[in-house]
Amino acid sequence: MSAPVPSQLDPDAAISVRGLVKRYGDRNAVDGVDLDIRRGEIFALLGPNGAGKTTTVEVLEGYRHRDGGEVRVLGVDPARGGRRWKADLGIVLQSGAGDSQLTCLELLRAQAAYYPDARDPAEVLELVGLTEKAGSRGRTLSGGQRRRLDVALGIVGRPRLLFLDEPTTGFDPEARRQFWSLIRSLRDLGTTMLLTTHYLDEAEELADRVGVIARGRLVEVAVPGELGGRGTAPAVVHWTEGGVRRTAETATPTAFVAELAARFPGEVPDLAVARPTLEDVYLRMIGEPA
Ligand SMILES: Nc1ncnc2c1ncn2[C@@H]1O[C@H](COP(=O)(O)OP(=O)(O)OP(=O)(O)O)[C@@H](O)[C@H]1O
Repeated sequence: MSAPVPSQLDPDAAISVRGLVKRYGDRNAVDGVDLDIRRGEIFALLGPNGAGKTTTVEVLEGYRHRDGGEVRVLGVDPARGGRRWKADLGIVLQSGAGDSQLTCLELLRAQAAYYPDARDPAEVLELVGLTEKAGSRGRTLSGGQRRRLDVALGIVGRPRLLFLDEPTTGFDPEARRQFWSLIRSLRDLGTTMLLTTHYLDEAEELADRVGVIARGRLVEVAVPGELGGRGTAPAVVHWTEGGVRRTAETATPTAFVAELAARFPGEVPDLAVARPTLEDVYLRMIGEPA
């Protein structure tokens, strides 16, 4: 399980949350979340539909009032964040500005004008791979190109903290990989990122740590390879022997495979060693009662 979160807010964290509660009617959509996100980290928030991810993120962005708990984002309570604080945030929402009559470059220039230290709009288009579309109107872009434009709009203000809500929905595999390398280059520039996604491979590729939220509660926070005890879970070894498919579970797969190898003259037929995937542990976690 994750290390316990200290009871005090962490003043050095990019995001620090203690006991966050948000109610809709008599239901707690967010039900006592404690969380610290370090500066420079990529953190992925995972959880099923309706778990409370968007509500949590909207409170952090200053778009929603909370009903309880303490929150600091870049050292400021989002309920009291002013213009200067907002200028340090970049936000890529689920539905973006793709329907605009303006061209991509015009949209970026208009957005850049709000920020004291904006990036060059042409450089941002280059960064997201939309240089060829600089003169195209938003509504003529494909779905994946619109998402890239959304990201471009989110980063043109040179944010210290970037929120990405399901950023690669609708991307083809190549566009997703290009997007992942864009996110890594933003991290190399020092940007902290909070990402929500339903793609577990995306979380595994990008995130330094993942948090799983279910029914408004944070179930666990861990590095992707260790979530749900993945790192120490028994491995399953498959191979074929005497024409029969064999399976064994073992805590010491290296020794097990070495023994197998000694029994066969050459390659062990159909050998495969598997550990639980992030998806395996995630599905188990969200199925558990809160
Ligand atoms: N404005 C609102 N009024 C009432 N209930 C709401 C409102 N917004 C969200 N909820 C409820 O709060 C709960 C959490 O919703 P939220 O949008 O935070 O989930 P999510 O984890 O982001 O889900 P998804 O993966 O579907 O985007 C859900 O039960 C939802 O129906």
